[in-house]
Amino acid sequence: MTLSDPAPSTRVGTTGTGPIRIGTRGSALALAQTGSVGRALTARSGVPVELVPISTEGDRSKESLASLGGTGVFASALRDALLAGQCDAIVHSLKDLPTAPHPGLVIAAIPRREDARDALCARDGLTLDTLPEGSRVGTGSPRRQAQLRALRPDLEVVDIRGNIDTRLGRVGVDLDAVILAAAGLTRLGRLGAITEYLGISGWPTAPGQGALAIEVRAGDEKLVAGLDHRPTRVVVEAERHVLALLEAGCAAPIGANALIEEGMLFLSARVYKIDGSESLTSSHALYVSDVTKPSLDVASRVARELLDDGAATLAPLGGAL
Ligand SMILES: NCc1[nH]cc(CCC(=O)O)c1CC(=O)O
Repeated sequence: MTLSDPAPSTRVGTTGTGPIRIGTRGSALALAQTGSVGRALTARSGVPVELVPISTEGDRSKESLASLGGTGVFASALRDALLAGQCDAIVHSLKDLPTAPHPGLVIAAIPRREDARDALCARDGLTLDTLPEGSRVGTGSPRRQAQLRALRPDLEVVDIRGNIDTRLGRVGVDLDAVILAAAGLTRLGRLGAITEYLGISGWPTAPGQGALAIEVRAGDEKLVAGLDHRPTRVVVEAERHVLALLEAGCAAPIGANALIEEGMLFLSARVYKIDGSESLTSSHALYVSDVTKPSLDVASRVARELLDDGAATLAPLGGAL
């Protein structure tokens, strides 16, 4: 062994001789996401990829996410497996990932983002405007519940959970509609279920929605760094900084969406009162080239304005819901 040899490791991925092992949850969405990351990795580097299934408390339990401790229930079992050397990389839906970095782990790649919008999947082609009074609309997300109540206080909001196919299976059975992320529906090939795309300005979505995060042990960044899409990273970091600065969790009733256009980073965030009766919005933009940390700078302005306007008293921001 020469001085330049890497330290011995339980992992084979970086030696170039074995496959890169990607840990994944067993849900259809997780498998679709890891599968696409695996194919992209192999296409770039020619390195074979192996998927390692890992079951999480969030998958096993029928309890509500709140009772499981809220944020990060899906992430932590994957991270344990990564730290234990059972796999070399893990793939998260960025919106489900707590904003605090995990010691010893690094988000080495954020690939190009999918559609960040939410979508209504209703029976009989119905839309948010045409759903009859009293229609039952399912969503487990406090943000989506507040948004529904704000726009259609006459609807019955039904608290549901379960995977995407389970939710879609209830439309036309015991629910009139569900609200889901367009990105997840795209990845599962279920765009046909969408009856209305909800526009971002009237229906802002979760920070990081539609983006994936590929996490590795610190030092292993090179394994996946080629999949990083810089503009996506800048916008999703701006969105997530708002959450972090408001000390809010991923289940807080907050929408935040950023985009880069003609060299400017635009960020808008909205905090909802949980019953939908009130909301606060703040939007700022700056030239990306004017500052060294555009994401943090624009997020600071938005977060400070929201806090000054009383966001912390409007909504339960932090903790496990
Ligand atoms: N919280 C569940 C979850 N996490 C990521 C997605 C969809 C894919 C994405 O937003 O990246 C979903 C389902 C949904 O909200 O409809």
